Amino acid sequence: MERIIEVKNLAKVFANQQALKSVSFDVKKGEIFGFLGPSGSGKTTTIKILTAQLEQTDGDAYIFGVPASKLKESNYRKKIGVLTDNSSLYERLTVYDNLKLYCDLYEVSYKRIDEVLEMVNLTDSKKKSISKLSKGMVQRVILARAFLHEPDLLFLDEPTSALDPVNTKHIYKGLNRLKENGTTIFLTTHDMNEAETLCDRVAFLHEGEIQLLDTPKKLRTTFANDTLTLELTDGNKVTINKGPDGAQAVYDYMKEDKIVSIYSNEPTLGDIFVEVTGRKLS
Ligand SMILES: Nc1ncnc2c1ncn2[C@@H]1O[C@H](COP(=O)(O)OP(=O)(O)OP(=O)(O)O)[C@@H](O)[C@H]1O
Repeated sequence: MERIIEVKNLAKVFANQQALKSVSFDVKKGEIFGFLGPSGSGKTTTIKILTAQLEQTDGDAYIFGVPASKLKESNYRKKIGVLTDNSSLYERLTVYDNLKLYCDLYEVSYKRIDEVLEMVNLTDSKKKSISKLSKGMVQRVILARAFLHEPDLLFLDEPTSALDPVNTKHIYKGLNRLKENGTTIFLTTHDMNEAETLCDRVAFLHEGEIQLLDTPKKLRTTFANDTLTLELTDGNKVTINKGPDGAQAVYDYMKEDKIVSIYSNEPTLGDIFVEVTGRKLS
């Protein structure tokens, strides 16, 4: 499968701070790849290197098979979209006019504006000026701008951090639609539900190093413990081991009609992160 991002032994040292130690991973075409880590673990630094806003101290980063630093050239710029915390908009212009400027810059038809506004649930606010929008609405305009030109590769640094659950869900749909149309998405998040819902694979970053990298499902099964919990009609919960003895116990409770629900004790990605790094994500 075609690799859109290839990172090998990437390191970044700021004046007296080692932000990235030796980070290696690939992102395949059409994937939604989640880069997860607590505050200060190096997520934004990685995105900045991959989008040519920063230079690495050591190691290699290739995008579309060329060094990331080449993304400054205009033919590559059109192939990527970036949402970071320093993305800004023209405060006095309307939502629509901000996006129109981008259409001009990227030679995109104005018809695309209505499509992206629908994807971020802002159709009704297109005539409002940016200065009149809430923080979450501004984030959605910046998001719309990042994929206005239908980039092959989209970088999203915490895309839903300021959004309510309804808009977050709406954005997930939009991102999945982009993925279906072939866009590769690299996103950073603290939000484990976001990672589970959206990402094909996730990497856990901790103190500038990747600790784990796999599909959410594979990580959950690798770290699963072999127990089930039964919630009983008397309000108690019992944990039983899987296997023949456990099956007999479930059967016995069922025979007496005592079970309200049964669930498997698979860990969440957040649980796994804590187990591997000893640190919480937020
Ligand atoms: N320009 C800079 N100069 C010096 N140190 C920096 C600079 N940018 C980042 N750092 C340091 O590098 C480390 C990684 O920062 P980075 O912003 O990549 O983390 P992050 O995982 O994106 O965090 P957050 O989730 O809070 O955005 C931090 O210790 C940070 O203080």
